[in-house]
Amino acid sequence: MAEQKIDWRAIVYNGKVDILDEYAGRDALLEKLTSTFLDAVEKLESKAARAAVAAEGLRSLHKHFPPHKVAKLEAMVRTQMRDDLYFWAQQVGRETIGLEDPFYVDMLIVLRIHYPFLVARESEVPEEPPYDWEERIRLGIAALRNPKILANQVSRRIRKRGKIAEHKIAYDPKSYHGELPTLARAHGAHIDTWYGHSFDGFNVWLSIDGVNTDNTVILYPELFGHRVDYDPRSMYLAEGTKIPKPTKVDLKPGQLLLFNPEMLHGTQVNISDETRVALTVRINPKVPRFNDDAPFNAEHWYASTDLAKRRYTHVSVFPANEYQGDPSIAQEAVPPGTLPRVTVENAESGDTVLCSAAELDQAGQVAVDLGKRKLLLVKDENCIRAFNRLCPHRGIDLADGHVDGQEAFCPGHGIAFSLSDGKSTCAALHLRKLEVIERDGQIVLPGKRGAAPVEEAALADG
Ligand SMILES: O=C(O)CCC(=O)C(=O)O
Ligand code: FES
Ligand SMILES: [Fe+2]
Repeated sequence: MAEQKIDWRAIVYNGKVDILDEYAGRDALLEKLTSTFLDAVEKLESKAARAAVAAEGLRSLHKHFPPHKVAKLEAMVRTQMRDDLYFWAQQVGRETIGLEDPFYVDMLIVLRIHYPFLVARESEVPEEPPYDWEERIRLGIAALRNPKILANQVSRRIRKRGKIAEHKIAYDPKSYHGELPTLARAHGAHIDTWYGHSFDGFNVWLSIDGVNTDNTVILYPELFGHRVDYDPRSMYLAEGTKIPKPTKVDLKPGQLLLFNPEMLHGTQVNISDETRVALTVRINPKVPRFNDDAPFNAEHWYASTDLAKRRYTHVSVFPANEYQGDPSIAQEAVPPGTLPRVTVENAESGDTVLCSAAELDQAGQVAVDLGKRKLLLVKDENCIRAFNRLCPHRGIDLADGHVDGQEAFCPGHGIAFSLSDGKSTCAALHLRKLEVIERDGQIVLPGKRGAAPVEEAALADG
């Protein structure tokens, strides 16, 4: 296996993003992951489903495997692969990234299967995966060896409860996910430390059967080192935080993406017609440190020296209140956006002036707030268009994302909407167009007796 040492400090401290074709243990890991997936598909569904997925790849899973069993499939593969993944993460840390002992591998492994949105949206209630006794027992044995684990379990519960009462923690999963079925959920743009992951680490993100720009992880490298404000209840960006064009990495099967998850990132809601199968492990080059005001903290880790000896019941614990940390680099404020914003007060039912034609001419795009209606006006050549600018996926305001002459990128989960017709790659997710006119140097929304009224976009989860 080719070894590839990388400049890990540039990833952790400068926000560099690396994509690796070769890394330690690659072929053995991918082979085992594929056969474990196929075995689980056969066990949970049928031999025929296995044969079909084997022939067409994991990206075809949604065609052959029912959505309500996906949570069980994820759990089964994770249980089967857990120790291989820990060991492999340690190999990557040592041989590929070039870290020195001791470095740490998070006990948390996330395996994610994302079905295409249109399939996921129709999915039934997921079958509950079995309770993970094996991990509990392992942690129990680890606690006998390291009594700090148990003491921390108890004290953490009390601590977090106290912080919820003090309003330091306001996370509400419902505000985050809305009513979308589990399989249709996607992570909004975020920084992992908001949730309680450690500072100064790597996200080791494996694209198991390839990802494309319509179902990948999305990154915002330009914002690395900036303080991004967020709403602690919904975990979405604070209103008015303008973010740049998302970087959507296209990854081949087996490619590995490395980035510091203190970089703003999120999930491109899967508007492709392929299943996306990815997994992440997290590595810290040194003792992990945390934001103790986060709703969860990933406090259980394996030391590289233990994993090298395959000692999976030796677990290190780093209580977030003792191991508090700071962002990897100094935080500058996010630069303000350039999209002009206009608020129209007292809009009446007749014709409404939205902005001056000169303003739209000059800027090319203007965001207009008209009471609850949020509009985006766009001018190209001699054509003026107006759209409802709340994203039809989860209602996020497109004015906070990148808008250029051709497209508006949702700051929620990355969908690119064409500004010629409001469409995206997904037939069910498009911006509603409104009719506006230019009259006497002003852009006017005709009232009831004029052109068609605003059609409110139906939210995908509403
Ligand atoms: O897999 C994704 O799309 C998002 C990944 C993510 O947020 C993470 O691994 O921290
Ligand atoms: S892509 Fe999800 S809210 Fe816009
Ligand atoms: Fe994340």
